Amino acid sequence: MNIYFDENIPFANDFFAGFGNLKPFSGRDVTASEIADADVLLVRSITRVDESLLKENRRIQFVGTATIGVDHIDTDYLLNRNISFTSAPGCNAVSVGEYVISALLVICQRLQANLADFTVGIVGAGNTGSAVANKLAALKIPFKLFDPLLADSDPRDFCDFSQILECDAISLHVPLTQSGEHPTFHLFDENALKKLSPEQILINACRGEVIDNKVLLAQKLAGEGPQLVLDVWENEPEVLVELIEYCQIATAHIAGYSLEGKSRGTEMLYQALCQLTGLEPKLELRQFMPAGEFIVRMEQTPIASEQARMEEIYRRVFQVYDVRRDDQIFRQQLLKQGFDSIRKNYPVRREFSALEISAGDSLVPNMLEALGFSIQKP
Ligand SMILES: NC(=O)C1=CN([C@@H]2O[C@H](COP(=O)(O)OP(=O)(O)OC[C@H]3O[C@@H](n4cnc5c(N)ncnc54)[C@H](O)[C@@H]3O)[C@@H](O)[C@H]2O)C=CC1
Ligand SMILES: O=C(O)C(=O)[C@H](O)COP(=O)(O)O
Repeated sequence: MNIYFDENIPFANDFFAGFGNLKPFSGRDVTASEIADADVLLVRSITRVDESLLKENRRIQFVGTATIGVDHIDTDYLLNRNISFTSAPGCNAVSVGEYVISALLVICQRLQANLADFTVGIVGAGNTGSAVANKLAALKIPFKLFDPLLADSDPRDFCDFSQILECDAISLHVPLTQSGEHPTFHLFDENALKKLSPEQILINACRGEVIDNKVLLAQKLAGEGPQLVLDVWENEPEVLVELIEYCQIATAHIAGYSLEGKSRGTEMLYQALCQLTGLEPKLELRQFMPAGEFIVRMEQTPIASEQARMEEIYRRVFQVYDVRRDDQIFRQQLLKQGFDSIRKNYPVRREFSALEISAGDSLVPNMLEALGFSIQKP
């Protein structure tokens, strides 16, 4: 069996060597002839999988993407050719949630605002939107959910779009869709964007095309528009460079790039391939994940004042993930090495759970635990 895989899929050799011949490829440049003899094709979001990529291949049985988003896959084409397909729903949702929390804390610090005074509007209440909501709930930050596709079936409370536009911070977590009753392409178009003020924060960690980037730039050039946190951009990797200087935080589509998040995607593809081939899944991610070297242990003593509590939260969040690191890399490196190269060379980032805190039973450890940190209670 020939297994072609994107060279940026972590632990691919560990998980897939038992299935046959492993052949890495460059996701942006892969061609139809290069994968003409593939039985299995494992991609990331930068490879468009459609007729033009698969036209020379008559034997492929399985396509997997180690990502949540599937907008790069022509699923109808795969279905028509009877090719099995799987994605990795939820694999990096925690990572996206931690990106958003880190970004909100950075902006609050800069604006000398108290996050507890904010209401956050979450657009799309699936895996990543819920991860953000759970972490906000841990910090007791009010939030609203907008998701017209879930509103009738999900027990949570939902608001309408106009209420989202009134929130202090708005965080986008929808798939990129061009059709259907609720398409998300340019959901934030001129009409929506002009309702946002410079006091509001707009965070995009889903797909760049959900916001009309040209309108955003025009707004910014006119001295208008919200404070921006952009992880994703229209037309990646050729992003609208002029927009960067108007962002509070600008990053290279790495919100989901925790080591855990990326690697869970690989593990999910492994499980799907085992199922397809009838193999019993014997491998687990925890066998390959580095553990101890990233774990920090500390003693946590009870903290009395509200301000000291928040300071402790800031300290622990930034200790594990400070989004300013990625913002700095993006601004310094985009023109030198390019968008894809920044992503390919992304430094190791762990999730909050990698920080083990040995703690007494006080409010801060409870909040940290709800945020996702590993708390060892006596
Ligand atoms: N920046 C990054 O690194 C990452 C980006 N993503 C992107 O985020 C997207 C969302 O991921 P998940 O939350 O895991 O997906 P999900 O499928 O679990 O949830 C998406 C939610 O959006 C809702 N939705 C769809 N159209 C909507 C609309 N017009 N208005 C409001 N809600 C709408 C759906 O009903 C669903 O509940 C992915 O499709 C992917 O494109 C995902 C992971 C990492
Ligand atoms: O899972 C998704 O969806 C994402 O957006 C991933 O973070 C994309 O990562 P790449 O596949 O582009 O490496």
